[in-house]
Amino acid sequence: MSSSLDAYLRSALDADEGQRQIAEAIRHLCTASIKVRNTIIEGGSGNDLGGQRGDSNSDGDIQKELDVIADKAFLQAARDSSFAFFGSEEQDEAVTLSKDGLHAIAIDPLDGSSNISTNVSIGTIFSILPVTDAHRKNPKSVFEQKGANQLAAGFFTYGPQLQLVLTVGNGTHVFLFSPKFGGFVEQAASVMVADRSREFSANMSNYRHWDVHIRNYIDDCLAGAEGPRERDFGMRYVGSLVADAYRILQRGGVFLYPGDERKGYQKGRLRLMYEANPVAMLMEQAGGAATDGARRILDIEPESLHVRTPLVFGSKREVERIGRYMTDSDALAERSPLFGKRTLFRP
Ligand SMILES: O=P(O)(O)OC[C@H]1O[C@](O)(COP(=O)(O)O)[C@@H](O)[C@@H]1O
Ligand SMILES: [Mg+2]
Ligand SMILES: [Mg+2]
Repeated sequence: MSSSLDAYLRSALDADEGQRQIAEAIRHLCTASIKVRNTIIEGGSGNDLGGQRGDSNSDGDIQKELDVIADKAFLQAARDSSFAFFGSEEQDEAVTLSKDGLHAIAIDPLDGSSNISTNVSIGTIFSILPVTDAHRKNPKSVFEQKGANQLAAGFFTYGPQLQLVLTVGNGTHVFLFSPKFGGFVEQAASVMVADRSREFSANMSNYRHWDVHIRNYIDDCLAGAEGPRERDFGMRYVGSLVADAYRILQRGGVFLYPGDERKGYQKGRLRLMYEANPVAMLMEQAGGAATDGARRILDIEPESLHVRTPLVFGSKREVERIGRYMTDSDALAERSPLFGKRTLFRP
């Protein structure tokens, strides 16, 4: 029998009261994830989980029924965990909870909303940050700290299996929900991202909106064995960040969601605090890398809870290679002058 998540938390997070609170918080998040999973399995008991509600979230996206159900479930978990602040994709402002809480949580309660009604893997992504007295005096500043400060990060995937991919700063670990056992058991200790990449993951329908650097990179992958990369590449894109990230943890590859020229997409689509930062920490802890094309994601100083960032992550060598494409000034001259004007990928 594999060891339980509970046993892992007891051994990994027992140095002080702060760590024990993080362990307790992860247990509460797991309880919420099981509720969300059960709701999905039951199909919402008559409610259309992928159906649109009238409201829109912080980003202007129309909320789906399951976005709201998940937000409520994880807010309750955050209350039960004595978090000081709860910053959610689904709420404009962070919610203040326990005044003595030592930690804050930034969360995407339901990732992959566009896939809800298609029975494709979706998930929940979270990031746990420290709270200082300075943050208590100026609560907004708690979600203006860089991702390098994260104490723990992870995501749940609601797919064929309910999985938790977790880091508390000592590797990236995968836990599987076992209904028979009634909890999460370890599936893989210390996952490592393969160093070589044969797959890329991007929404190719945006190709025409990308700048020349990104197009050059993709063109070189598409050229396959006959092109400069001298090998064939596959393409996989689920459109749920959790699923794309987990595949890359399992078999390497690279994910790209660059900024592009569409209105509102100059910094891409993904949110720094509750999508890019936790995924970046998981990747780095697994030997991979995550950047915005130029800068390490975890070093970015966010202006606020809901900021977006271009995102590249996965196999380290491939992420570094994309960084070189991004700074290749010769590429601009080679292509149409139209694309020489600006580099939209870079903030
Ligand atoms: O549909 P697009 O533009 O390819 O965007 C897909 C991305 O958007 C997301 O669905 C955004 O997350 P939300 O569903 O939480 O808004 C990611 O999971 C995914 O990587
Ligand atoms: Mg998301
Ligand atoms: Mg979401």
